[in-house]
Amino acid sequence: MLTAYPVHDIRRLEEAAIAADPRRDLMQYAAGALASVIADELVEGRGRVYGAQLLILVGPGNNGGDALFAGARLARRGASVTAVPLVGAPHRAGMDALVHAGGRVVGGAADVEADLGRYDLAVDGIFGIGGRPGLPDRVAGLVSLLDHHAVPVIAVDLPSGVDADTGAVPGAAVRATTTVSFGASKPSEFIQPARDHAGRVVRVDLGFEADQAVTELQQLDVDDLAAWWPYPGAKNDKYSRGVVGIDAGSTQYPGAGILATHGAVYAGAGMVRFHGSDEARRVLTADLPNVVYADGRVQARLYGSGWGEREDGAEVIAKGLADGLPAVVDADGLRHLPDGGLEPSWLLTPHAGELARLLDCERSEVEADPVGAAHRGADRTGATVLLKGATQIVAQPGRRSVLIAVPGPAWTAQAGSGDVLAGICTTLLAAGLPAPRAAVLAASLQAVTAAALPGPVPPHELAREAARTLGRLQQSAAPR
Ligand SMILES: NC(=O)C1=CN([C@@H]2O[C@H](COP(=O)(O)OP(=O)(O)OC[C@H]3O[C@@H](n4cnc5c(N)ncnc54)[C@H](O)[C@@H]3O)[C@@H](O)[C@H]2O)[C@@H](O)CC1
Ligand SMILES: Nc1ncnc2c1ncn2[C@@H]1O[C@H](COP(=O)(O)OP(=O)(O)O)[C@@H](O)[C@H]1O
Ligand SMILES: [K+]
Repeated sequence: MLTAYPVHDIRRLEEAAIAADPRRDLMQYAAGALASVIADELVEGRGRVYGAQLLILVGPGNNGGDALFAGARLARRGASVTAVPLVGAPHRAGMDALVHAGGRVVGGAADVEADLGRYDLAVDGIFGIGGRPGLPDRVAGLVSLLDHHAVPVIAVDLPSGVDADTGAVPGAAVRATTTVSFGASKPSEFIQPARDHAGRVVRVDLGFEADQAVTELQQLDVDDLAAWWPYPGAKNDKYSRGVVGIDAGSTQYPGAGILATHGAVYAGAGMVRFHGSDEARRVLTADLPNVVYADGRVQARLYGSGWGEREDGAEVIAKGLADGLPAVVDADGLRHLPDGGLEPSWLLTPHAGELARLLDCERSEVEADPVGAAHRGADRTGATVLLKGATQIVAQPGRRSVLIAVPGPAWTAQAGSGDVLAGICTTLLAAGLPAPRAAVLAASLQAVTAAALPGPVPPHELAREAARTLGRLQQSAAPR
């Protein structure tokens, strides 16, 4: 698991680390680590540091200072280093160090634009965690020329221009080959589209110690998925593994019920009771003869996938709430929620558009701050929220910290994937997992399964493949 913190918390952790050891020069330490990553990439790209052409893009803050001190170290190892101040006054001591080490400082972007292609590597020291999203026009022009000449870029701390806290990229931003991230991961390392701008992320430990007050964004990895999945044990029977009740699909959208049922069965539900349309039932009888149609005890329910216009939607959900069982509410079911008053054991699975509708805001507002929007969704409804999309975020009512699923390929963005995911979520609720864990594991399983398959796979086949993923994960999981 990797944990990211919002910028204001990172600043606090930095201050605490400095207070704990005032003599330690964090900038020199950061610059040393940065220089060694740059050196490694130069050696990999051209065999040696000596004689390399290095361009340092310098902004007005400490981020530029890190880049300049790293440039000085590389100049001392024989690199030809050119620094170009782009915004405001560059870090004074950093400039002196670079010049002292034999580096060259030019006046501005115009002095390097004509022959950008000659640089082996550029270092983005424009803005760090003090940066506002976007880049001034002339800086954006230089950055896009670097892209055009395919000059590899190493970003200092984070790619300049992205929004470190939200992962949004509202304007021009650096696209880095590698990001050297200091002290703690930033949310933009996990959240798309900023995540794609970071490239490979190298973390440099500055000895920060998280305290109670921080907001955490915890991103699962495959090992967490393997370790946390509730595999059945010898004491389990089909009831204790969890019985899923599915009320999904409609005459208009029978496929949604079929897909959700595939998700539930192949994620290992003890039993699935299906209460959807007759069309879906006919298909399921042939495809998944283990599904049952009789009423009876269930441990968790799914409502909403493929309901379309369902007149009794609000009534069905109100009855489910009164039953007190955990439930997943997906897709069209989200239109029929009561105004607040849900339980954290209920899991809502909106995509950005559906969450925007729940929050009475524009989809673009959700996309501008998906973590914030997921929090608002959870707080407003009282339920756990899994916001789907390129980054899958799980928020709980009254808690600032979030879980983020293992990222997967965009091939999964296909009609029907959400129905399968809702079925997987319901299986995990029925197995007794708390809603946040059920949500993050289900989304991660789908992503990890898709990532193992090259190219597009229809959602029902992906559901089948998820069962094989689970088999492999169980083998790899440490015995508990
Ligand atoms: N504080 C510490 O202990 C450490 C800080 N370090 C470095 O310091 C960085 C943070 O430094 P700073 O706080 O100086 O911030 P930055 O270096 O991110 O620069 C912020 C400055 O840029 C200006 N600015 C921001 N966005 C702009 C925009 N879009 N257009 C024009 N001007 C803009 C701001 O007004 C501010 O003056 C970190 O990211 C990291 O690289 C490292 O040296 C490690 C230790
Ligand atoms: N860019 C993306 N990268 C990876 N996964 C994605 C991306 N966009 C969407 N997904 C995933 O695809 C699924 C789509 O769900 P949804 O939009 O509800 O589809 P539907 O309702 O048609 O089944 C979700 O699991 C979502 O997280
Ligand atoms: K930067």
